Amino acid sequence: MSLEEQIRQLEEEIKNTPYNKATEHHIGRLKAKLARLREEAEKQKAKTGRPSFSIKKDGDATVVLVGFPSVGKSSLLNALTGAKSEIGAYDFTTLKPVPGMLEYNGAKIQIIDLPGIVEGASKGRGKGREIISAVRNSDLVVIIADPFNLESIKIIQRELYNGGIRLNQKPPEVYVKKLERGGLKITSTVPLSIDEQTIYEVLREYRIHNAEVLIREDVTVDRFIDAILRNRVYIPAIVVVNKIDLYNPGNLPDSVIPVSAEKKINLDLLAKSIYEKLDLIRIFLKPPGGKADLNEPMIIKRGMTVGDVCKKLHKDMYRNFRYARVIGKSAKFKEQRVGIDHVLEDGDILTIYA
Ligand SMILES: Nc1nc2c(ncn2[C@@H]2O[C@H](COP(=O)(O)OP(=O)(O)OP(=O)(O)O)[C@@H](O)[C@H]2O)c(=O)[nH]1
Ligand SMILES: [K+]
Ligand SMILES: [Mg+2]
Repeated sequence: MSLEEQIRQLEEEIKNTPYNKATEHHIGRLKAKLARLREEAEKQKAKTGRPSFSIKKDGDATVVLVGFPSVGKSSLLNALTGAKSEIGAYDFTTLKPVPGMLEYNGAKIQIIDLPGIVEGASKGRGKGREIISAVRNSDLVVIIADPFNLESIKIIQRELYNGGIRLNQKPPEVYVKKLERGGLKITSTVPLSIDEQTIYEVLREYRIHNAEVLIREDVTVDRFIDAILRNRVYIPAIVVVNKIDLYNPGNLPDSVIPVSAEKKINLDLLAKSIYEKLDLIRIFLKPPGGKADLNEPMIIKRGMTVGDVCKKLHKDMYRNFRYARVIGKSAKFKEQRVGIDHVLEDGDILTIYA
């Protein structure tokens, strides 16, 4: 049986097995096997030369526009950034990625217009593979639908999910330390809904027979499998409905942003939402003995450390780092001396001694 056939058979079996306590571990095993076979299939295809767009990352963060053909991705890119991506009243006008730059609150946000995605993208339909790899490398996904096909939102989410992309999810708090011997030792800090046998079945599927497994959240089987597999990415996402000048479906969930690229409706709101969802912060650099330039913030992602800033500035800065001083929210007192792993906060003034 070919890999593809095995995958299809497993998908069928999972669909047809009723879910209850008695079948839980069996389903867990099937799902783990399915994930493993999908990964294998991906690897085989990669050998034949995995196609990928060449996109040069630029600016403080990279955002991709993902939507079915002709929902207005290129129109939105142009309206937000002044880029000149081709717009057409026919599908697949855009054939390769087109970048633009949105400036917001001192941040330079690269926005990439992608070709239209289609159902089956995760299996390679259309330019699915290239699109998914571009999404995997982004900091934020903007899913765009038009008001006449809101169903496309779910389809896109599913395709990206099958491409190993987890939108608006935190990585599972599951830590696996493989060992040479000693069997499996499973500890959890919270009560678990899945039973221990399911955990064993999944680990067995991945041939993990000796390990310490620490579980710090009430994981589902799917998230447990995600934790075992290494190729998952966790990326924030927002959903946009374009062309509301033609038809405004109303009743959209609060999280969906209705816009019109053509009539320039809600574009400010969209820019603000992109900026906020990226969770960027501003820090100010002060040379030793000098003054901070409060007009020139450096934009970094929340959670970044002094070391990350050094790397952004210069390779040598990181290598020759001695210590830093911080004024601001992340400092316990003014000009606190900190090390390379110190996490910065919005508005911090940083002096690096190298
Ligand atoms: N009425 C209206 N039409 C729009 C709006 N945005 C885009 N369009 C039209 O929708 C059509 C498709 O726009 P594009 O920007 O090419 O869409 P796309 O998603 O980039 O399309 P592909 O690259 O082919 O996937 C064009 O005819 C646009 O003029 C809008 O807000 N309102
Ligand atoms: K188009
Ligand atoms: Mg386009």
